[in-house]
Amino acid sequence: MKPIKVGLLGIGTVGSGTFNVLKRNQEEITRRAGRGIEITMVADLNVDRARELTNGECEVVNDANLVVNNPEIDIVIELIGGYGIAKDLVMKAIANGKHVVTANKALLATHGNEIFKAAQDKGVMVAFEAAVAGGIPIIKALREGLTANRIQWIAGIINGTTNFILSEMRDKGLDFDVVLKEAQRLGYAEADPTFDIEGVDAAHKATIMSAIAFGIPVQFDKAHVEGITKLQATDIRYAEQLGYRIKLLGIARRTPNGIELRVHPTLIPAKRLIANVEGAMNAVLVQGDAVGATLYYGKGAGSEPTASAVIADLVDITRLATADPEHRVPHLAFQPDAMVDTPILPMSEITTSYYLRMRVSDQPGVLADVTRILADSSISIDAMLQKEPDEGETRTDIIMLTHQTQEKNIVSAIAKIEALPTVVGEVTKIRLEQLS
Ligand SMILES: NC(=O)C1=CN([C@@H]2O[C@H](COP(=O)(O)OP(=O)(O)OC[C@H]3O[C@@H](n4cnc5c(N)ncnc54)[C@H](O)[C@@H]3O)[C@@H](O)[C@H]2O)C=CC1
Ligand SMILES: N[C@@H](CC=O)C(=O)O
Ligand code: NA
Repeated sequence: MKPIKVGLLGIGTVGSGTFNVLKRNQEEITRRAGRGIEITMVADLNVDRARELTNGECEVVNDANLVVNNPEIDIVIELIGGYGIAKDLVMKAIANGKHVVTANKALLATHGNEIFKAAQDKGVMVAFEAAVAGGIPIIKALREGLTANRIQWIAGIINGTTNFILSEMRDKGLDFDVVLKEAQRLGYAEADPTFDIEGVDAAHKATIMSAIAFGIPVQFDKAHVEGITKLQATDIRYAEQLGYRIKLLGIARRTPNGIELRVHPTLIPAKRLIANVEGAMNAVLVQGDAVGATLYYGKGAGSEPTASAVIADLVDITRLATADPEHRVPHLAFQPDAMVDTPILPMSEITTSYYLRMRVSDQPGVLADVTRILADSSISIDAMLQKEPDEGETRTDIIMLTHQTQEKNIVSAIAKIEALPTVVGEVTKIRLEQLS
């Protein structure tokens, strides 16, 4: 059988990894796919660099339209990123009857419904394993391996840059900016690193996973997005003293009232495996009703780890290209006519536990006032840490861990606590998950 022809859009970090791994492991990949997979055309604005990387082995152009409009190309790999030109090119490739592989979670989390519908109508596949947790085959696991299960919740460390920053800050006491620069140098960070540090990238990935896990449309606009920029070293230290680590988690949870979809710094017990995921590594914990908890761990970013997922998609498409479109695995795991419209809950309706830190005047009655406010809101305290004031200081920190309550309860209790004359400034609130 003749090799399947692939056009690559964007030969940057992931594109170059894809080109190199496909070449290096060509023989084994062909044996697995059943036919050769050849990148015959590459488009990149930086044509000179693209020529250097491809070393005369394929045609290089600077206009990506030449690839998506080329009738010889069977599969288009989109590795440009962003929602502008990338969306245009993906839609054109689909309209031209080409299968698409993309690592672009930003694009799928915001325009996935339109893209999957167009692909469904045209009978082509859009594969996106690299878009969530890079090299970890989490899409495959959720869509196929766990298909017997009613998924209850997913909690993941799904942004390598922020996990790298949190780990380096904790272990080496390095400054935020220094570590971010290193993550950029290593190719983990997005073109715009605010997407990483403000939690947007993790929310894109959590959004995609929520759609696959619960059979709902992708709804990035309903996700709660909070990054690590406001996190203070003090809280990382106090959390450790209480037996917890702070991680940026992407959470998708089914509840009787709707779905929680949220990204925020989270305390998790230090004894959990996922709490010990360090550096740029990713991990996704999935709770299914039949299987129980399963954990997927590996590199979520970087050139070749991400290429590993891109090529897995290429092999899948190559194997299934001749199959009847009705018999392929649905893009979002559920058949398109079997999707449901379970609502995504507003943050005020989510239920979790909390870490609270407050600065108080060291005088009798303060603690009683705070605990009374929490009790009046039916919030019970699980653990508490009260620091001795430093020499000559009249103020000190109180740290409390609460049992589960609704977010709206804690928000109103915090407002009352902040109004106490003995409480100085704002109360710091970080959500806490037991993950059991
Ligand atoms: N870097 C990583 O570890 C991971 C990246 N991703 C995703 O993979 C995609 C690619 O990311 P990277 O390789 O890191 O980006 P990159 O910035 O290294 O590469 C993008 C390439 O596209 C080229 N390009 C930009 N505009 C173009 C246009 N209009 N036409 C043709 N070429 C154009 C650039 O010259 C560059 O070579 C993004 O969607 C990103 O979110 C996903 C998982 C991991
Ligand atoms: N910027 C992302 C790259 C992979 O998706 C990350 O840091 O995880
Ligand atoms: Na993946």
